[in-house]
Amino acid sequence: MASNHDGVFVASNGRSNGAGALELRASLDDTPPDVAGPKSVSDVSDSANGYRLRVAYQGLPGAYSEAAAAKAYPDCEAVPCELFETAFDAVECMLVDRAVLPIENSLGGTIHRNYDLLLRHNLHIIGEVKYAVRHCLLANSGVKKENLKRVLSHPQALAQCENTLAKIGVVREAVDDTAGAAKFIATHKLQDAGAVASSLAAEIYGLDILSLDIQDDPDNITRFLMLAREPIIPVTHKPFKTSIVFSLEEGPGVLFKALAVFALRNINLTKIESRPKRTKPLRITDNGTNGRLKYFDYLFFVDFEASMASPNAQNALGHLKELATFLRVLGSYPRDMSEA
Ligand SMILES: O=C(O)C(=O)C[C@]1(C(=O)O)C=C[C@@H](O)C=C1
Repeated sequence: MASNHDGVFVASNGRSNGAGALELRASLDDTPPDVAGPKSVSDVSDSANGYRLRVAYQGLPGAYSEAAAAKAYPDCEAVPCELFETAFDAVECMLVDRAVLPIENSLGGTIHRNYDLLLRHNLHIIGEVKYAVRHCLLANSGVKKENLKRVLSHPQALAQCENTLAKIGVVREAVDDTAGAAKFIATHKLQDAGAVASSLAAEIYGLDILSLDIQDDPDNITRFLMLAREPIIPVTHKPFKTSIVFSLEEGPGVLFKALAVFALRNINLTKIESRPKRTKPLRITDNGTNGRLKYFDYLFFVDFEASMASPNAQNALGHLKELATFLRVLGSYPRDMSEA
């Protein structure tokens, strides 16, 4: 890992391939051994003893992820990273203390890459933060909306402004982050291209704001995860959420039975996401007449509203373990109850 001239962490050999192969095993807690031990719940937002937490985010200054990092850790030093993977690596290599990464958006949906990286790395989810994303259409000074032939931004941001951009009739070009798009059009003094980014990015890169609030719905919220090397100690006197990932055998009703372990205990699920099991994406079975059938194999990521400190949640996961071929707790952490 290296830092470029802008102070942005970049993967040293181009795209790093993460922490190595995934070991699949049925375990309630896949936590790696940790010399420092788990943090208390108060650690979620502190910067104790005057020490400024270093918090990695993906993108350049002016990216929404930087603002989310500042919301999660108000006194932190936010550290820009080129890729999501670089942010994971930076925490693992102890270059930074935390990472704040987007996981889903109310309009654009899931950021799948971060689910895959959560599984590939050994970081723990220690919190979540919701951030209200207000997109602006930016351009160089003097450029008008009717001059725009293309608009650059992060694919999520482009998806969140789909209707507006379709109305303007511009070509959409995906880049790594919103602030990077703003910087690019400013640096190259483009006269026919705009960027979808924050008002802060306009200020930082000296661009004009052609339109404010161009997202397809005024309520546009991105949920970010706070990641650390050690888990926090879950409690029961605060609203907590737990994130898990599991896989199941093939067969009728297996997912129904797996999810029933929560319904039976009146535990509310807030999210379910399935992803291909990239280490072994196909399951091959005999079709009964000497032929072979190939099924896609999946990992299920589930968030539920309970703390791992509660017997109810422990019993549910004990029950799920009987059905799952693999189970890992990704984190048990305070829910963000704010309106964003
Ligand atoms: O490009 C940025 O500014 C980011 O912070 C990334 C990101 C994302 O990955 O979803 C974060 C929030 C918004 O939903 C749009 C983009």
